[in-house]
Amino acid sequence: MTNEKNMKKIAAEHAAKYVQDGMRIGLGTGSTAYYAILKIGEMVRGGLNIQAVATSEASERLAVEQGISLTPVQHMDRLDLTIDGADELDDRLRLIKGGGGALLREKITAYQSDRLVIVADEVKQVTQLGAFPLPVEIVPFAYEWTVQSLARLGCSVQIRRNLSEGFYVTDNGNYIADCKFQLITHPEELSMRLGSIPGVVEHGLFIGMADQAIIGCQDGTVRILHSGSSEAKNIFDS
Ligand SMILES: O=C[C@H](O)[C@H](O)[C@H](O)COP(=O)(O)O
Repeated sequence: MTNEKNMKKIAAEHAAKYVQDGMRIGLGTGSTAYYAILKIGEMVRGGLNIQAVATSEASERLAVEQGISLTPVQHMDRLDLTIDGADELDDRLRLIKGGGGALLREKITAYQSDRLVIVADEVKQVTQLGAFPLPVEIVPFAYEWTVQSLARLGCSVQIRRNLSEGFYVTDNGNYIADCKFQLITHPEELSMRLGSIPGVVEHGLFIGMADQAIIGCQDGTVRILHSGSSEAKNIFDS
């Protein structure tokens, strides 16, 4: 039986195999993307030449520690590949992201990438999104009003707090509203409604963005899902 950490690791290390010399790479955020950054760091120290951008300050620090030099975004056009985690994903590769508070930079990076590969453990794969509270990044000004607007969509809302009980502040100086819906039956419609609320900077529904998901399974295999295909295969990674 593979534990959660190892499921994340096998998924992330499988994804790192897609990274090739000369590529422009987006580095994701979170405990699964962490393993991809470690693996890519190892490849860079072994001579791989890439240009990279990170989706959070935490991933920036990790990348630098690993010997991956980062390129300022203004010096990069499109990215070839971004490898990132997710909090939930369904069979159509619709995602909830932002559990680690990095959704805004992640979405900007994913949008600029030719290919977005999601890495996750199998617990994250669900038939319907919504058990995980949807993170929404909101501006601090009049956040109470924005919370009211979010709640009118039929969810209960909590402003995320940090360990010292103050409000958690994102890398962009904003707050995160965690929105608990019973289940998200129409993610596309919800995405549009969230986007139309003033005060919402960005939300954690990623729809039509992921090209592939690599899922680490308890039996030690990885399951690979492709966008637009209902077929999945489990393979032993070597
Ligand atoms: O804001 C954080 C990101 O969206 C993460 O990629 C997501 O929360 C998954 O993180 P983890 O791999 O730690 O479960």
